[in-house]
Amino acid sequence: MTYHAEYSKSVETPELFWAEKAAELPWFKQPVQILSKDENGIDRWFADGEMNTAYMALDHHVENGRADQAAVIYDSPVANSKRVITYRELRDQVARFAGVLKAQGVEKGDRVVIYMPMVPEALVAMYAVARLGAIHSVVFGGFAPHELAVRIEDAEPKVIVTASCGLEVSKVIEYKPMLDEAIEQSVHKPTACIVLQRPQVKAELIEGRDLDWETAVATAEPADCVPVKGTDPLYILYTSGTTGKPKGVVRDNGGHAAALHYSMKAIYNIDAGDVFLAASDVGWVVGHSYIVYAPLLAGATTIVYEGKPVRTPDAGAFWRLCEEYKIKALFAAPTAFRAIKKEDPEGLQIQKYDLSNLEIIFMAGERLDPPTYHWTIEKTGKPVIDHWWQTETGWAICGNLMGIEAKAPKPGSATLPIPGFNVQILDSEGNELPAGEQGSIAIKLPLPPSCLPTVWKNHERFRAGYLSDFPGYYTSGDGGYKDEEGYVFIMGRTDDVINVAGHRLSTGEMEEIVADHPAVAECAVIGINDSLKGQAPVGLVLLKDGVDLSAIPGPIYPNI
Ligand SMILES: CCC(=O)SCCNC(=O)CCNC(=O)[C@H](O)C(C)(C)COP(=O)(O)OP(=O)(O)OC[C@H]1O[C@@H](n2cnc3c(N)ncnc32)[C@H](O)[C@@H]1OP(=O)(O)O
Repeated sequence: MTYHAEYSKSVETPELFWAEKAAELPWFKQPVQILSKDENGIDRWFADGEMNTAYMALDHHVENGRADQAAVIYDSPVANSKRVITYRELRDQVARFAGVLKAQGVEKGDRVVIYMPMVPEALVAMYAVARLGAIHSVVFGGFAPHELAVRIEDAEPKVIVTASCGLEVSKVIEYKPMLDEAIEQSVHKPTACIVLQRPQVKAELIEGRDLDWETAVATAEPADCVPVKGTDPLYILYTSGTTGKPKGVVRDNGGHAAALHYSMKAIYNIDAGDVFLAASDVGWVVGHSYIVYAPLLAGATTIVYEGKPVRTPDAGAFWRLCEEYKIKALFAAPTAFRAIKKEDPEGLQIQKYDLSNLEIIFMAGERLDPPTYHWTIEKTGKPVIDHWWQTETGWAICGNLMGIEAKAPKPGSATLPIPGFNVQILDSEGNELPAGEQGSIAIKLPLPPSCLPTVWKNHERFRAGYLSDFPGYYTSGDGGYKDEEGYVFIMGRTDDVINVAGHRLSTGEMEEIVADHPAVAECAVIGINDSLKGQAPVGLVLLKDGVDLSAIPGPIYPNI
């Protein structure tokens, strides 16, 4: 199969293409309706299929010969801990935790917020929610109480799952006080909070509301998988938009499973039994798709790494993992490799480890700058594959199909559109531009499986933000061009979103927070170039008349 044949089939006969991909998954009832319209007129995949994502990723493999294979390898230099969890063990832990949630009244369609560090229990909680046909909303552990409160208020969870703390390089971050403050700030209150007590910190539990994870699991009845429709939501993941309020990207079950399962082989060349490391966080879409779901849908082994590329303990962290677990493919944001390059410019750490199992390094999350691209190839001797995607799509829009036909990469390009994505460059009038001309990057409808069908509780925001600029197209918010061979070059955002260390941040949201300060009359937040993090946010502030800075508590820096 060539890239061209695969891609052409996907855009010329999308229903046939995706019916074949979906048929590779263990549905309870195979979908007959492959592509249809929902009540909002949005294209939906596999509406009449019945399935359960946790069943497809766990039970199915246990029943088909993978029970004793490692599903998850947890490696935490910060907790000084390592654990291997087989598919059978993970399935059993998930079923039990689903029983805990069920006992708290969680049913199909209910929301559960998960605010956890990079521990295997975060995956257990996500799969347990999926097992019940409920909807999880994972909030990145680095978010402060206000950001968490905004998300709790929007998702309205019945239950919140958290841990007593997260472990950073040189500090322990107590999660529970931040959760308590967020619940205090939110108008919506959950009926219960389940707290994983980690040995480093014992959280105070609030009687009548908080449950201890271990105690609750000890007496729980395992819960079965609840069948859901292909179009039922699996999760909500909030992402920064151009306004202060984050958008709740909705992901369905069926399209997500079909696209992610396909991507593991087609894009990453990962087969069942292989080991895959996505060095990100469960709070980001990379974590959802390529730490939690895709590797297990494919029957592979996923690494849950609670550490950093550097300082845990040194710039050899990734290479140590690759040797120790025989990792076949490594995926991280360019900022991680810039951090490694800064601390180990000669690549001396790389030479200390046996990287013979590592075949490919993938990067995404922000622009891959050519110096980092060339350095990584030169020092590791491995192919480096850039690819471009978004929280909204859940998987790559442009990339290089390493499991189908590897194309020669071009520095600065995310290579070619992934099958299913009809990528076009449009001018301001919506006309398709020829090769070499820069414009808005748009995707001709229908979007392939896994892409968002709406914004949680705000369909108008979805329609206005993504579908109204160019009728018949999804607007990505990124600008760029294609060359004569169809290679796509992403040049940056066309809106007020900046990218800091692979984290998509809204300047509008930051402006709201700065403007809240009693001394501030007006402010603007912009992104400036940063050699390590790509961009850094800088706030320009106009103070109110008569403000006496010395009388104001808090971090104000008058010289900046
Ligand atoms: C393709 C679709 C997408 O774009 S999805 C998004 C892809 N992005 C990513 O995967 C993120 C990539 N970036 C990273 O993994 C990190 O930035 C790396 C490179 C590892 C560096 O991490 P770090 O040194 O922590 O810097 P940072 O700028 O990320 O962190 C800023 C401050 O936040 C803190 N933090 C971080 N994680 C947590 C956490 N889970 N819980 C609590 N706090 C956290 C960090 O400690 C850091 O704090 P401080 O500023 O040092 O006080």
